[in-house]
Amino acid sequence: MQITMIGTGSAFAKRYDNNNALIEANGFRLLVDCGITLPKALHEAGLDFAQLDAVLISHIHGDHVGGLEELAFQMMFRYQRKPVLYIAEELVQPIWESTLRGGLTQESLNSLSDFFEVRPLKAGETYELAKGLNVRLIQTKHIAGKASFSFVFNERFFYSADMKFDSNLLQALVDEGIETIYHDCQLESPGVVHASLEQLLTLPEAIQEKTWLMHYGDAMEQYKGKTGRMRFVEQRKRYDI
Ligand SMILES: O=c1ccn([C@@H]2O[C@@H]3COP(=O)(O)O[C@H]3[C@H]2O)c(=O)[nH]1
Ligand SMILES: [Zn+2]
Ligand SMILES: [Zn+2]
Repeated sequence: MQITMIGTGSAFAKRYDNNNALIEANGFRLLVDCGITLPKALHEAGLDFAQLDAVLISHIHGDHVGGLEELAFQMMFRYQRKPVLYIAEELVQPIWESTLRGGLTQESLNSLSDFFEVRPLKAGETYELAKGLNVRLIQTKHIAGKASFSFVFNERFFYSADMKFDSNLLQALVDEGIETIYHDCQLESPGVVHASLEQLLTLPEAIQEKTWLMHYGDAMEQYKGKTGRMRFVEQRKRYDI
């Protein structure tokens, strides 16, 4: 399994694109989140929407879903193919009613399934997305009243949604065999709706060594060397997981 961050930036970052990822396994390409900057960032990474096999969504914020309208339109009118959309069952209705409906609706095209091959996922269950690529969703805390889902891939790689610091969860995941953690990181404290760097630095060194920081702000370079045993993920660099 390989991962390339199409972007590693926070919602307000301008030096980095939205924190969206491309996961590859045996030739299968999964896009993890599809934010506002994703269509251009994907193009700059040398890819187009037709080369994706599926999209997986963590939660409904613009930096994670703002590019879905273009994806849906391109797939329908340029490529004549319905993209596969993996999404927590709790988000199926909200993503249509609150995010996509206004832009996508026209005459007989008026539901999420008119544009996507929708695959609702239940948190806690493991799904095989492709040969050699399994995912399990964990609902993690981000903002009150807003459901947000982090991902465990192949029972060895944890990819956080936007989430508040949760050391107990991270410890439990490592105890269960998670080898690599990609975690959102707010560089300046307090984190409030994200884990702050200050909070992540309280993790035991054994967890920090497994942890890579993403979803960071424009000041990232100034924090190099100040992240304990944790490292920053670089956007557009391909990592083996
Ligand atoms: O109660 C709130 C709600 C939102 N926000 C900001 O808006 C951003 C939305 O995208 P994000 O989830 O990546 O990050 C969020 C924060 O930067 C906040 O600071 N407090
Ligand atoms: Zn975000
Ligand atoms: Zn968010």
